[in-house]
Amino acid sequence: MAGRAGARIPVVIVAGFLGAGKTTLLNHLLTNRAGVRIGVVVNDFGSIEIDAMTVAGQVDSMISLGNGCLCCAVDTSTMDELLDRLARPSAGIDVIVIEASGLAEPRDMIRLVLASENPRVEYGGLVEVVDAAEFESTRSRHPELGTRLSLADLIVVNKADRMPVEARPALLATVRASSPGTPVITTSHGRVDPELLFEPPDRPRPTERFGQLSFDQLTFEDGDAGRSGACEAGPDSGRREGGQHDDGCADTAHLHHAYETVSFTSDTPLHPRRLMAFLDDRPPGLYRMKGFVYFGVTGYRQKFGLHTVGAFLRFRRSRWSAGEDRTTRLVLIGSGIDAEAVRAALAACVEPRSAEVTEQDMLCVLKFVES
Ligand SMILES: Nc1nc2c(ncn2[C@@H]2O[C@H](COP(=O)(O)OP(=O)(O)OP(=O)(O)O)[C@@H](O)[C@H]2O)c(=O)[nH]1
Repeated sequence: MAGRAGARIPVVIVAGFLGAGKTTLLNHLLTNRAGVRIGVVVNDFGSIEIDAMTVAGQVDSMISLGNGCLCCAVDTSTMDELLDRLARPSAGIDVIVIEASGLAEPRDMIRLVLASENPRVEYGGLVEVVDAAEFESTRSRHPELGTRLSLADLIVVNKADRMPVEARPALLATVRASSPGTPVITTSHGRVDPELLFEPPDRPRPTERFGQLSFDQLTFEDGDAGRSGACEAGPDSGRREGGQHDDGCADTAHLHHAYETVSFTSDTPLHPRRLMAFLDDRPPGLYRMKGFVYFGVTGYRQKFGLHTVGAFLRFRRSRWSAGEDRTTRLVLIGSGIDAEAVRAALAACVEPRSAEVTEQDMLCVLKFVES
């Protein structure tokens, strides 16, 4: 390994509920890595690998796993294969970061890494990203999020900019009470100091970075006795679009059992007003939406990244890569969403006569474009 002969490559897991800011944090690490070579495993819940597309291009080595949560769609031998690929000496990787899907169970992810037989890697800790603006309402729906925090080695309370300053102490107290003793940092846009997660290549790494959990602790802690280890399924198993969870995972406590995904693609541009009408009146149960939109309007033919998390909505304008298809690709994640109705509603946003759509029609979108 570069600069640290004989040292093992830490495998850091970045987890956090849907839309908390994991990809944003990962991109921040990738652009501020100060010479550290990062290998990445990206895990998308939907069948279109939006996160992988967002991260690609900045990373030294990436493996993308879509259509299901890594915690169940991958077994220990598949995880070993992934780690073998990223940790091979010729790749010269210093640290491996696994970005879990927003519905993956961190406990099972940690187990998978701890069970690895690859002598070149070691578990490097769990970073749990919390959405400051959505945490309380998400926790009221999913009280088990507190348990997730208790497994973390570092908690990043992200989106501080979306929370009134006076509300922060109460949130931080709740977070700290869920995981006594765990370092908590507050940030916006995932801007954490990379050295909190891994050492620069020329600095020796402390042997025990965090007070990490052992495999046995993970198996038997928190009333978990009786569970037989990581929930395993074949590597080709995944989620069925718009339907029940179907990855062979029998553990109904997993959050992803309660969620479905719907994917939508269109090579024909979308009408800005119609899409905004859809977004203003989102279907019941829809929590997260992400992807890219092509409006095809003169002056606005760029790629519009779209993110919704709860009530939050943002577009980000960027260039299409050379040769990239001008295609709208969206993934919608929610609980109890009517897949057919959602697809029909999005299909109704398609506008083949985009030449007739004007700049005026774009104004409703431009209000939500990140500057
Ligand atoms: N205002 C604000 N927006 C943020 C911040 N961090 C992330 N976002 C936005 O929140 C949205 C979701 O961020 P992502 O990084 O994609 O979240 P994620 O956790 O990777 O999402 P999933 O993989 O779908 O679970 C994007 O629009 C981000 O630009 C922040 O600190 N403040």
